[in-house]
Amino acid sequence: MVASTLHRLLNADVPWLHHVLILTSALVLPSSGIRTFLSVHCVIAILFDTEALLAAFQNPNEPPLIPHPYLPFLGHVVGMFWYGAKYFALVNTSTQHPIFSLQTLTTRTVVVIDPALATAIQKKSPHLTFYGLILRVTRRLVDLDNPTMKIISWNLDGVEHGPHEKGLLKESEDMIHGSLSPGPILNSLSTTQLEQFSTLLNDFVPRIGDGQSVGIGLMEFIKQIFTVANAYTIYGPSNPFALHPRLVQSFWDYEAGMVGLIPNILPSITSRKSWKARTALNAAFHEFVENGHFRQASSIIQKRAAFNMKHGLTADMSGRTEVILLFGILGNAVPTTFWFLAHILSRPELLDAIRQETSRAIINHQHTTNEKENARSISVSLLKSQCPLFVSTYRESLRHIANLSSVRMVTGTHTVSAPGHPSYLLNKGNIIQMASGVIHAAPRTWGSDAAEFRPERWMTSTPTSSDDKKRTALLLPKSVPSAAFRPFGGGAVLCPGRHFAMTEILSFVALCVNMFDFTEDAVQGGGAIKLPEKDDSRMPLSVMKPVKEPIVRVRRRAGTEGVKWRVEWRVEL
Ligand code: HEM
Repeated sequence: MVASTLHRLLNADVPWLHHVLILTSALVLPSSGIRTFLSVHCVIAILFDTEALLAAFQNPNEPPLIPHPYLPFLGHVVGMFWYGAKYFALVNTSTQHPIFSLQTLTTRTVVVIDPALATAIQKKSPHLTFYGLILRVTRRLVDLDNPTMKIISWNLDGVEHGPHEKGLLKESEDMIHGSLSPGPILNSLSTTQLEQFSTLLNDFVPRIGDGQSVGIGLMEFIKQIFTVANAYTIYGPSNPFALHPRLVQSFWDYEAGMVGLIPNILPSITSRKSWKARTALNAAFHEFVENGHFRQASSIIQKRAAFNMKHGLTADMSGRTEVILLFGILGNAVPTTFWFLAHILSRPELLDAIRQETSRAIINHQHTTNEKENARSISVSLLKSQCPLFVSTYRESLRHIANLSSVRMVTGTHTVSAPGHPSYLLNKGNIIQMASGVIHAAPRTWGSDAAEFRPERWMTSTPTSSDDKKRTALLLPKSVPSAAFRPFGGGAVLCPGRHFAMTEILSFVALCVNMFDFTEDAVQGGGAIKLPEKDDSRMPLSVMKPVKEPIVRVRRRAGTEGVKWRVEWRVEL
C-alpha cells in the first residue's frame, strides 16, 4: 500500500525536485521573511499540481485525466469558454487518447474521441441520462418556473415509476418522434413546407421586370424564408410570426445570445439583447396558447398543447416550451442550409454540375417558344434518388460544420467496452461529451484528405453501370462507422427531425440554384461568392456559423425570369 502510494507519487507529473529544493531552502535559510515566502510559494506550487496528483491516483480503468498545465479545476472550464468547440480538438492534438477526462470544477467531463467507444456509450442505458442534463439548460434558456420543472421532470428516465408510466416529457417525445418518422404526418408537413418555400421564393425576386435584383445577407435570406415557412407549417396560419412579423428578428436575436443566458446571472443585464428578444417570444407564444391558435396548427402542436394542459402546465409555460422546440426546428436547419448553399455557390464548377444534375429532377420542363412563362416543378423524391452529387454535397457540408457534442450524464457507475479498447469505468456524476467536431475531422476515419471539402466523398467511387448517372450517394462512405457521422446525434438520442430537415434543405437549395444567380454584392467586389470562414471558437448549441455572412445580390436566372417554380414532395416521372 505504502509502496504503491509512493510509486504513484513519484510517477505523477509533478516537478518534485523543484518542490523539494524550495522546501529545503525554506527550512535552512536564516531569514524568516524569505522562509515564509518560499513556504507559501511551495504550498501554492503543490496546489497547482493537484490535477496531476489526481491523475496519478485515479483508478487505472477510468479514462485518463488530463491535468490542466496551469490552473487546476478552472483551467479546462476557461479553455472551453475561450476556445469553444475546438478546445477538445486542441487537447486531443497533444494527447491522442481515444477517450480522456477533464476536471471541470467539481465534476469530470469525459470526452469521447473514438467512434467505437461512442457507439458503446450512446446506447440506451439505465446508467446514463440525456434529459436529466438537457432539462437544466432548457430551464434557463426559456425561463421555466419550479412547478413546470416538477411536472416536466416527473419520471424523467422511467426510473422512479418504471418505464411504462409516461410523464409529460416522454409522452411529448414519443409523439414527436412518431410524427416526424416517415409516414403520412411527415408527408403532410413536408408538403405544406414545400408549398411555403415555393410561394416565398417566387415572390422574393419579382417575376415581372427582367434584371431585377435583391441585395441581402445570405444567412439573413435563409433565416427569413425558413422562419416564416416553418412557423406556418408547424404552428399554422395564426402563428406568432404571422401575427407579429418583427418576431422573426427577435427569434434570431434570441438565438444569437442563447449561450449567454445559460449561466442565468442577471441575464437582463449580461445578455440583454437575447433576454429582451426572449421576453417578446415568450409573450407571443403565451398569447398563441391562450387564444387557442394552436387549434389551427399542425397535429404535432395540437397534441403538445393537449398534453401540456392534461399535465397542468399554464398557458404561459406551455408557450415557453414552444420557443425551445422552435429552436430545435430552425437552429440547425438554417445554418446547415447556409453552408450547403455557400459551398455550392462558391465553387462555379460544382454549381454547374449541380444545376445539370438537378435538371433530372425538374418536371413540366417544357421547351416551348415561350419558355419564360413556363411553370416548372422540382421533385424531391427525384432529387434524393437521381442526384447523388447533390446529396453527397449536403452530407459533406454537414460533416464540416457539425461540432455539437452529444452529451450524457452518468447516473450510475458502470464500465463500457468496445472492440479494440480496454474497458473504461464511468463514474456517477461524470458528464460525457462525444466530440463530434473531432470525430468528423479525424484522418484515421475519413482518410488523409479529412480536412478537405470533397463534394463527391459520399458517392460510390465507380458507377454501378457504364452510365455515370448510375453513381449513387451513400449513407456513409466505405469503412466509416455510423457513429463517426453524427450531425444528428447518435444511438439513443437521434434527431427526430432529420428526415424533414433533409427534405426541406434539399428542396430549398435546389430551388435557389435553379431559380437564381447569386453574386457577391458590389460593395464586396461582386463576382462569385467567397466561402466565409467557419466560426469554430464558440460554445456551440447548433452547427457552426460563419464568422461573417456574405452579402449577396439575388437575380432570376437569365431566360427564366417569368418561370413560376414549385417544389413537390412526391412526384415520379
Ligand atoms: C440539419 C438540421 C438539423 C440538425 C443538424 C439537427 C441536429 C440535432 C441533434 C444533434 C439533436 C440531438 C441533440 C443532442 O444530442 O444534444 C437533435 C435533436 C432534436 N431535433 Fe434536430 N436537427 C436538425 C433539424 C431538425 C428539425 C428540422 C427538427 C424538427 C422538425 C428537429 C427536431 C429535433 C428535436 C425535437 C430534437 C430533440 C430530440 C429529443 O428530445 O429526443 N431537428 N437535432
